[in-house]
Amino acid sequence: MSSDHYFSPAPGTELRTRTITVELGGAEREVTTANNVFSPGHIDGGTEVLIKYAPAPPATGDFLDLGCGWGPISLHLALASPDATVWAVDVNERALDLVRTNAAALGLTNIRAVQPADVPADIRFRTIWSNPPIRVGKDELHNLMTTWLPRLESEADAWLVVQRNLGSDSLQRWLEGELSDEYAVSREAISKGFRVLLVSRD
Ligand SMILES: C[S@@+](CC[C@H](N)C(=O)[O-])C[C@H]1O[C@@H](n2cnc3c(N)ncnc32)[C@H](O)[C@@H]1O
Repeated sequence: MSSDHYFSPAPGTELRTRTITVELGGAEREVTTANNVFSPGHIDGGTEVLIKYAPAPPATGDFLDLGCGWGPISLHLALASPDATVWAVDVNERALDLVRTNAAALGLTNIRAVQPADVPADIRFRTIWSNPPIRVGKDELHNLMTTWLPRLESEADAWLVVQRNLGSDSLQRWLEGELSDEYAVSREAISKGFRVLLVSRD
């Protein structure tokens, strides 16, 4: 795998930032993106589908945006729930810097952009939202699911968006087979080639 892929921990290429205008929280906002982060030119189609079809997040609690990139999901959650704390997690340090920049530019103080290992171990999440990194391969994707989904609070939900062509159905089947009876998995929306999966914990 190339060391300057978008999910590399420290993209090795020169930083080229850009400003784009996107719709988030019901308004047009200017955000900063950069080369070597996921979808730098616009909000990814899958992320748009997730934001459109998932319900409004809870008002409070700790939320997880697993694989935050430059932060569209984190920014959406933080704007929707100013009293919640959004943990924006990524292995790409450049992406984390962009989330911090974007949160500050939008006046948001409720986002913590950190490496996965830097989320305190005792935190449990009121909700998890993710456009997960499918291209890391099935083993790593499954590892991410079994690492983070058990950190949902009881009676809490995870919302995942996956492109059908990139294996949404196989991920759904794997989740149904792998997760204990405490969890229910369902497909909540189909749009533009993406599937929105809901994982609910009892
Ligand atoms: C499909 S992109 C989604 C990015 C962003 N949420 C969005 O909607 O534009 C998946 C992200 O997961 C990140 N990622 C890859 N491996 C990861 C890991 N082990 N833990 C956390 N994030 C990871 C990638 O760097 C990438 O930013």
